[in-house]
Amino acid sequence: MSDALQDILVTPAEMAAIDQDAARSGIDSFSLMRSAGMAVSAAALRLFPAARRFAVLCGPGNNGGDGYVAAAALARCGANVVVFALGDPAMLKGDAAHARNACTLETGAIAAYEPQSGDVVVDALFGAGLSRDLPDEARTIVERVNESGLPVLAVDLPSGIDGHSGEVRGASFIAAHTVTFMAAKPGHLLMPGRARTGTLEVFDIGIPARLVTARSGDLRVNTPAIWKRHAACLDPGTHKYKRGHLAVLSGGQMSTGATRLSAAAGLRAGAGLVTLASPADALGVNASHLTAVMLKEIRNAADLADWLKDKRLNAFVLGPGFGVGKKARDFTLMLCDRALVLDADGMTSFQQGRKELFEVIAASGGEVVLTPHEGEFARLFSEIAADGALSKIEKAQAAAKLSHAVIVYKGPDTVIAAPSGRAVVNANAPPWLATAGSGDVLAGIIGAHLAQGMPAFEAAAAAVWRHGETAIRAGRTATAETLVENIPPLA
Ligand SMILES: NC(=O)C1=CN([C@@H]2O[C@H](COP(=O)(O)OP(=O)(O)OC[C@H]3O[C@@H](n4cnc5c(N)ncnc54)[C@H](OP(=O)(O)O)[C@@H]3O)[C@@H](O)[C@H]2O)[C@H](O)CC1
Ligand SMILES: [K+]
Repeated sequence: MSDALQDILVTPAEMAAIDQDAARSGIDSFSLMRSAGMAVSAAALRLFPAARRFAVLCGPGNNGGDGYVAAAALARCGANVVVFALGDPAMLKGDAAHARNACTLETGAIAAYEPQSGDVVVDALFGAGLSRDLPDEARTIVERVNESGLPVLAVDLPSGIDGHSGEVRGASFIAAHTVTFMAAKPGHLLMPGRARTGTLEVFDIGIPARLVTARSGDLRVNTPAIWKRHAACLDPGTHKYKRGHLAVLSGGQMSTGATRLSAAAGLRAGAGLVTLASPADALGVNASHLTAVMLKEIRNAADLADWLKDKRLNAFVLGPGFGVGKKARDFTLMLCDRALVLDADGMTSFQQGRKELFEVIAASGGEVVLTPHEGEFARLFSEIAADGALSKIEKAQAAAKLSHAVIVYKGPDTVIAAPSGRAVVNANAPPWLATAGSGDVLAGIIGAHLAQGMPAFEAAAAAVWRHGETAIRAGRTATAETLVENIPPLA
C-alpha cells in the first residue's frame, strides 16, 4: 500500500469517481474486480483455514461481482464453496456479469441459504453502492446469519453499513474481517460501522495512488503523521516558560475535582507550568490537594483581567466543574483571544447566546477548541445534530465552520474538525476510556499542547490520540486518576 494512501479516508462517492478516473486512464475495470475478488479469497483462506464451507452471498452490483471472483478462486484452491445470489443473476451487468459468467459454480437463490456449523460467510451483497435500507430478503438473511454466530468476511463493507456515515441501513452483517480497496471509508471508522467491520484490511487493487489522492478530500485517520512535526516542543535548551503556562479555571468548593484532573493531566502532558485559578471558597480544598500545580485566587472578572496582563499565560481550560452561567460566559469571552479549551459547563453556558461566543471567537483570532460529547453537541449545535443526512464527520465540520473553533466531537469515534474543513477520525481509543473524569483529562492534555505552542487542530488531534494511548497503557481498570499517571510522552 502506497504511503500516500495509509491514513486517508475516501467516501463511497469519491471512490466511484476514482473508479471512473481509473477507467478513463485506460485501466481495465475487470482487472480491478479480479484483484478485489482474489484479495477476498486470499483473506478467507488465510483467516479461516479450518472452514468446512465458504458460503458466498452475492448481490446485484459490483460487490456481488467481487463475490463471484472470490467464489471461483476459492473453488480453484479446493475449498468447499456454495454461492447464493440476491436477485436474478441473469440481470447482472458489466464486470459483475462477466465475473458471474466466469464462475462455474451453481448459484442458489439467497432465501435457500441455511447457515451450517463450520460455514464462513463471505458477504458480497452490497458495498459502496448501498443507497437505501436493505431489502427484506437481504435483511432476513443478515438476521439469520447474525443469529447463527458464524464468522462473516465482508467485501468492502459489511452489507447494510453506509460507507459514508457508518449508519446501519435497516440491518447489517457483523463482520469478523472486512477487505476494502485502496483506502478506508468513513463507515469503517464511524460508529456503529466501526463495531461491525471487524479487523480492516485495505488492499491495493492497482489504482494509482495519484488518482486516489486527486479525488480524496482533507479527511484522514488520526495518526501521529498528522501532528508530529508540531510536537517538537522538547528541545534541550528549553525552560519551563518555553513549555508554556497553562491555567485551569476551577469551580466552587463542591466541584473542584474535575479541574484538578485537568490541571494534573496538563502538567503530565508537558505544560511547563500549570496554575489552578480558584474562587475564594475553593482555595482551601484546592490547596490541600495540590503540589506541583500552582494555585491562584481569581474571584471575578476584574481579577481575571488583572491576571491576564501576564502574557506568559498562554493557554486556558475552562469548563470542567466550573458551573453553568454568567461567570462562565464572562470568563470565556475574556479568554477567546488566547488559546482556550472550552469544555463541559463552559460550552453549556452558551446554549443560549452562542452567537456572541462564535462572533467573539471569529473576531479575536485566538485558538479555541470546543470539546462536546454527543449531548453537549446536540445542545450547542441543535440544528446540525438534527440533520440526519450528515455523517458525524460532516456534523463536526459544520460545527467548526459555524463556531470558528476547532471541534473535538467526542465518542468512541471522536472526530476532530477545523473551520477550514480539515478533519480526522480517531481510532485508537479502547472502550474503557469512557470513565468518569476522562473528558477532564483530555481537556488538560489539549491545554498542555496549546501551551506548548501547537496549533489548535494539531493540539487537539494529538491530545485525542494520546488520550487513547493513555487508556491502553492504563488498562481495563482505568480511572481518571490512573489515566493521568499513564499519559505517555508525546514524542
Ligand atoms: N475501486 C473499487 O473500490 C472497486 C470496487 N469494486 C466493488 O464494487 C462495489 C461497488 O459496486 P456498485 O455496483 O457500485 O455497488 P454495490 O454492489 O454495492 O450495490 C449496488 C447495486 O445495488 C443496488 N442497491 C443499492 N442499494 C440497494 C438496496 N438497499 N436494495 C436493493 N438494491 C440496492 C444498486 O442499484 P440502484 O437500484 O441503487 O440503482 C446497484 O445495483 C464496491 O463495494 C466493491 O466491492 C469493484 O469490484 C472493483 C473496483
Ligand atoms: K459487502
